[in-house]
Amino acid sequence: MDVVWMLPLLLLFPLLMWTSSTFLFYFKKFFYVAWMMLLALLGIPVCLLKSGGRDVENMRVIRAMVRHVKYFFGLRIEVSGWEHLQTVGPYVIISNHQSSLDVLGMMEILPDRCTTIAKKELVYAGTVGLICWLSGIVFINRKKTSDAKSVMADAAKTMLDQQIRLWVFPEGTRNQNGDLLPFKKGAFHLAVQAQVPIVPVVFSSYNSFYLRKEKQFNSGTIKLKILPKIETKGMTSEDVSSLSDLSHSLMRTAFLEISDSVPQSNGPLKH
Ligand SMILES: CCCCCCCC/C=C\CCCCCCCC(=O)SCCNC(=O)CCNC(=O)[C@H](O)C(C)(C)COP(=O)(O)OP(=O)(O)OC[C@H]1O[C@@H](n2cnc3c(N)ncnc32)[C@H](O)[C@@H]1OP(=O)(O)O
Ligand SMILES: CCCCCCCCCCCCCC(=O)OC[C@@H](O)COP(=O)(O)O
Repeated sequence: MDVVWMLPLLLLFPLLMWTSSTFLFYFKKFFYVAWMMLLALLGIPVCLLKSGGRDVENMRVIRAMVRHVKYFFGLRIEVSGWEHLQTVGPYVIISNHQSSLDVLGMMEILPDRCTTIAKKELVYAGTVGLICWLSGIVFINRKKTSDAKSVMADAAKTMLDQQIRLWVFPEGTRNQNGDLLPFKKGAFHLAVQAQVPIVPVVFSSYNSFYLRKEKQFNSGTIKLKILPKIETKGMTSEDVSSLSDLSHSLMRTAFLEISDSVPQSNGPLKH
């Protein structure tokens, strides 16, 4: 082909790339990870200066540093039910888990002295892993249930001794199927062992702005609904299953109610 014809094509190419939504999808995801890594790098010395090591108080640093990130992606976060977090002392927060973007909503409402339970692989995520460790995040090995259970039993004690709140994702993994996965039991054993209330938090479906398979990442709104706490005083391990079922049904109802545009392909099966 003549070189003269190639020139406009060459000029057009970056423009096409820029406007292509697939390109934007990857670019935004890359930017998200890179920016979080950079924030963590800046946050680590702040944490070390403030508390000298691993301490749940470092969560304040993450919370303060992450709040602006939503603006880069044009995400609005609408919170309802604030009053349900106004509970004195320790409690277990449970929420659905769709993507690493959940961190944005989480930092919007994270109460004081609240850390989280995460898969142990996260500790290897460079600066992000280090700041998570510094903030008292409890790491569990999901492949070894017995280890995970004993780590969580220790966490139940630490919660009471140090007046700590814990955020758990009871689905146990990320999920964007337009519904909630069945819940794992750990969060409920934890709450019952510590005899503390459970505060369910529901993130609306991201399918209206973020589609992993279709490589779409647009601006949009995340609704966060904080539900009334569920008391566990007097409950024993016998009650764990019914507690889990109750939480699941309350959260599923709230999820479907606040998620307005779940595409059919990803939504619950319709016959
Ligand atoms: C400066 C700025 C810098 C920016 C940087 C940003 C930093 C960001 C900061 C901060 C945000 C961090 C965000 C992190 C997000 C990460 C999220 C994740 O990683 S999600 C994956 C890990 N989470 C979980 O997996 C949930 C907890 N999992 C559980 O609770 C499970 O139950 C688990 C692992 C304990 C066991 O899972 P099983 O797959 O074996 O399944 P099961 O059915 O639950 O348990 C099997 C049997 O064991 C019993 N069991 C479970 N736990 C028990 C317990 N504690 N005590 C006694 N029995 C227990 C159960 O009752 C069940 O027995 P029966 O079937 O009922 O007879
Ligand atoms: C080299 C890796 C760099 C990672 C940088 C990540 C920057 C964003 C910080 C968000 C941390 C949130 C982590 C997260 O959301 O982990 C996913 C797990 O919950 C569930 O994982 P899986 O679907 O079960 O594998």
